[in-house]
Formats: sequence, structure tokens, C-alpha cells
Amino acid sequence: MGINSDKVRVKVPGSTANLGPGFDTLGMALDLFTWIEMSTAAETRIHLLSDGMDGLPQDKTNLIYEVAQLVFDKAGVQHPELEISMYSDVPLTRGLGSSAAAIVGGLAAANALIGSPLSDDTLFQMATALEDHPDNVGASLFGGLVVAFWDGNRAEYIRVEPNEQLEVLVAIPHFQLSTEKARHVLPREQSLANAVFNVGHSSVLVAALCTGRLDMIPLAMKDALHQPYRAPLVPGLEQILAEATDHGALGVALSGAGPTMLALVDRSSSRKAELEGFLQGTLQAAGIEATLMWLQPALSGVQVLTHLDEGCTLFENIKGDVRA
Ligand SMILES: Nc1ncnc2c1ncn2[C@@H]1O[C@H](COP(=O)(O)OP(=O)(O)OP(=O)(O)O)[C@@H](O)[C@H]1O
Ligand SMILES: N[C@@H](CCO)C(=O)O
Repeated sequence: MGINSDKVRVKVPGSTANLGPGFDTLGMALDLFTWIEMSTAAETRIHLLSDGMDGLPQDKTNLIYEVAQLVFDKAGVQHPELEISMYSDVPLTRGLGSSAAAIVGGLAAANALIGSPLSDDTLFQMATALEDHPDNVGASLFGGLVVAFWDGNRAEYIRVEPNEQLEVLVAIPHFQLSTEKARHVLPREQSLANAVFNVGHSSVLVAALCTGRLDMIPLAMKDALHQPYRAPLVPGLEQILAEATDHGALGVALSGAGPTMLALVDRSSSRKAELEGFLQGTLQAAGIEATLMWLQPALSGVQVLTHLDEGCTLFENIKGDVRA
């Protein structure tokens, strides 16, 4: 198997996970993207092109470089030195799937570089094992809404087309909360009552999303397994979870491991400004600065971009598409 001498470029969506009750099970891709360019080189170099990437390594300990090595191992090809450029609109460590986007983008780029010997399913299994849960990586790989489970050996999923009435408002606090820290506060054991609560709510939420029963979302998007334990890490969250539906949200949840909070909104709602004011006001009262952003579900997962101009830099090629 040969290594492609061309540059490969991929675009991968960020995502939200859990949607409240679907802890480690539900993921939805969002239209915030990471772009990765990868080519072979005489010596490994990593270029981080966007702001907010402070602290990410620019050597062979970078996550994207590391996951590329796993692809080469799996495909049985020698490890080339790599030149990697990365631009990301997905903020780091905020609950919008930055690590999953980096993992999926790195796997997809390395696979394309060697002629795509690995199937999507193989990439999904690898990404799930790396991230330790399938929700964010499933959404970044396949786009849309992904319902998944992982038994520690294999991950399985079904992709669902997001209802076209759904729009997303996120409140992204100006502080980071690592998934590791936000998982550490969860109890190792839970009551049967909490398990039954979440199975019921998550199941009805998925059924509501599949059948367009948006009226069920406010009732179904409730969680007993993780949000109550994570709320002390995110000032304002408790009030937002309790009251956002009184201010125009269909449903509200901590996005992934937080600290971002996510509201599902009917795109024809006349109460969007009221919801923005409620979120911003509640967070300000709790002493938290946050950026609000309207996002759309991303229908496509990771894409290998073939239309880009080889003669231009990654940023020159994508600058019409980035948010910042
Ligand atoms: N583009 C990237 N390149 C290299 N490493 C990255 C990149 N994006 C994220 N990471 C790594 O992933 C870490 C963030 O992962 P973490 O799971 O804590 O947050 P998240 O993925 O943004 O949020 P969540 O999983 O809750 O949605 C960063 O601190 C960094 O180590
Ligand atoms: N399901 C994961 C998403 C964050 O990576 C969690 O809530 O910890």
C-alpha cells in the first residue's frame, strides 16, 4: 500500500453529546468545524492556525499526529514524517467535542493519505476507543444525530436525520472544563431509580426527535445521571436547566461534559431574543462571562475535501467558511 504524495484536507464538525439524558449515548454534529491538512514531509511539523489553541503541543505528542500513527499501524504502512496544519472553530475543552473532532479528523486525514484502506466502521471503532465513548466521535464521523452504545469492545450506532425545525443556541462560558474533571465528579454507582429515569427519558427523547414530536422535548430532555453532579462546576447551570423552557427553549442541557450549555429551539420561535436575554442574564448574575452562538445541526460528518486549491494555504482555502 502506497502513501499518497499529495496533501489531504479534511473538514470535521464539532458536536454536542448527551442532549441531557443520553449520557455517553447521544451525539449531534454542529456547524462549528475543524479543518486539518496532512502531507508527508522530510521532518514532522505541526502548524496551529487558529487562536485559542494555546497549550496544544506542536510536536509528535499532538493528538492529531498520534492518531495518524494508529492508522498507519492498523493499515500496516511505515510511519512517514508528517506536515500537519490545523484550523479550528471548535473551542477547546468547552463541551463542543474538540477532542472528538481532532481524533476523527486525524484518523480520516491519515486514512485518506494512504488511499483509504480503513472503513468508516473501523475508524468509528478506533475513535470510540480513543475517546472512551461513542457519542461525540459518532457525530463527527457521520454527521446528524447519532444514537450509539459501546460495550468496551465494539460500538454500534444508528444515524438519525435531525428534525429540520431544530436550531441550537449555545452559551459558551469563558472558562475551560476538561472532560476528565467533569467525569471525575460522577458517582461510580447509581440507583436503579436514576437508571430507569434516564432510560425512559432518553428513549422518549430519541422517539420524539425521530417522529418530530417537538412537544415532548421539554418533558424528555431531563437527566438524573450526570447533570446534577456537574452543576456545581458550572455556576448558573442549575437555574438554566430549571427555567430555560419558560423562556422559549424546547429543551436545555449541559453540552457534553460542559461547561457549554445548549438549548434546542424551534427555528420558527418568536422568543429567541427572550431566551438569549435569559441565558446571558442568568450567567452574568452567577458571575460567568459567556459567548452565545446560534448553531445548526451539521448534516455531514467528516469530509475529505477535494475541491481545494493545492497552490493555496489551508487558511486561504477555508477563510470564507470559518466563523472567526
Ligand atoms: N485540534 C486539536 N489538536 C490537538 N489536541 C486537541 C485538539 N482539540 C482538542 N485537543 C485535546 O483535547 C482536549 C480537550 O478534550 P476534552 O474532552 O476535555 O474537551 P472537549 O472535547 O472540547 O469537550 P467534550 O468532550 O465535553 O465535548 C484538549 O485539552 C487537547 O488536549
Ligand atoms: N458523554 C461524555 C461527553 C464528553 O466527552 C460526557 O458527558 O462525559
